[in-house]
Amino acid sequence: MLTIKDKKRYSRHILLDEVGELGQQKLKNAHVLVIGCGGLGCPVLQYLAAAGIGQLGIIDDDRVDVSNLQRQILFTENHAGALKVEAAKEVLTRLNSQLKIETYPTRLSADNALDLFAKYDVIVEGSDSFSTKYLANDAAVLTNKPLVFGSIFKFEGQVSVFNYKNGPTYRCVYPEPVSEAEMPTCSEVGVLGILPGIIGMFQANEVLKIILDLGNVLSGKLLIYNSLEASQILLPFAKNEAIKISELIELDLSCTIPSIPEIDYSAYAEAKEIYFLVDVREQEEREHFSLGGLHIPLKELLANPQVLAAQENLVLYCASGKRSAVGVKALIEHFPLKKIVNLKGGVSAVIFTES
Ligand SMILES: Nc1ncnc2c1ncn2[C@@H]1O[C@H](COP(=O)(O)OP(=O)(O)OP(=O)(O)O)[C@@H](O)[C@H]1O
Repeated sequence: MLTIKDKKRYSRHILLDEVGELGQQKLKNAHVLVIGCGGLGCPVLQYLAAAGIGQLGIIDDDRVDVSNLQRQILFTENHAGALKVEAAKEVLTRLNSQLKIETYPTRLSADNALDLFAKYDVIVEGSDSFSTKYLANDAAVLTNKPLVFGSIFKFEGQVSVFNYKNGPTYRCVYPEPVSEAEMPTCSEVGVLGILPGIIGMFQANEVLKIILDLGNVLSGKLLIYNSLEASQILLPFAKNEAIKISELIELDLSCTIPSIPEIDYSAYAEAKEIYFLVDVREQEEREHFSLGGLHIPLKELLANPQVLAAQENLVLYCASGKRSAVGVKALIEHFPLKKIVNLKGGVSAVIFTES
C-alpha cells in the first residue's frame, strides 16, 4: 500500500492517468537487478531509485576509480577506492530511504546468475563486457525475465529489451560473439561522459514501461543513438527461432590470451634499437598519442600478416595490450620462427609509468 508520504512524494507520477496510484504501487512492489554499477548502471539506478522502485539489486565487484567520476554520477571524490555497490547504496539510500537495496560485490557468473535473476522481475544490463552481456541474455531466457540492454561505443549507444514476453534476444541481433580483445573499452578509447547517461536513462525508461505496462517496449527493436548527430534510429529485428538456449555457458571472450610473450615498456625502452615496433590501434587513437613505430590497424594486420614478412623482433602495441595480443597470436601462427612480443599494458601502461 502507498503511504501518505508516498502519495506526496510520487504525486507527479500519480497525476498521470497512465500511472496513478496503482502504477506507483507496482513500482514500489517491483524488484529490479542492475548488472554493473558504472557509466550505464549509475544513471539507471539513480532514476529507478528516484522513481520509487521498491527493491533494487546491484551487482559489481569493482571499486571506484577517480577516472570513473567523469560519468559514474553516483560517486564522489570521497568514494575513490570504495566498492561501487556500497558507494551506490549509500548515495541511493540518501536519495530514497524507503528503498530496499541488496548489494552483490561480485561478478555475475554462470554460477550465480540463475539464482540471482530468479529474485528479480526485470534485469538491467550495464556491464562493459561482452561475455557478461551474453551470459545475462542467456540467464534471462532461462529464468524468463526481460533484459534491458544498453551499450556504448565512443559517441554511439544502443538500447533494446531482450526476451520481453518471450521476444527476440541479444543472440538474435548478435549471434556471433566478438572477441573482447577486438573491442576496446572506455579505458582504451575514451567516452564522453554524457553518452552513458543518455543511454542509461533510455534503459531506466524501458524498465518503467515494462513494470507499468506502458507504451511500446523496445522489444524486437534496437535503438541506436548517435550523440554527435543527436540522431537516433530504430532497427527492427525478429526472433531467430533456431537459437535455443538450454544451459548457461560462460563465454571466454577475454582479452588475456594465454602464453602470449610480453615485454614491459622499460625493458623495451632499454633496447629499442633491436625491436621493430608496430602500432595496431586505429588512426584516431594514434593521432591522440603514439609511441611511434609502423602503423597497421589490427584488422589490416590480421587480413595481411605478410606485410611484416621482412621484419624481425616485432613488438606490437595498442591501448591496453588486448588487441595487440590478438595480433601477436596471429603473427606467431603465421611466422613461427620470428620473435614477436606484446607490449604489456599497451600505451596506458606507458602513460601511467611516465606520469
Ligand atoms: N560480470 C560482471 N558482473 C558485474 N559487474 C560487471 C561485470 N562485468 C563488468 N561489470 C561492471 O560493469 C561496469 C561497467 O562500467 P564502465 O563501462 O563505465 O567501465 P569501468 O570498468 O568502470 O571503467 P573503465 O573502463 O574506464 O576502467 C564496471 O563497474 C564493471 O566492474
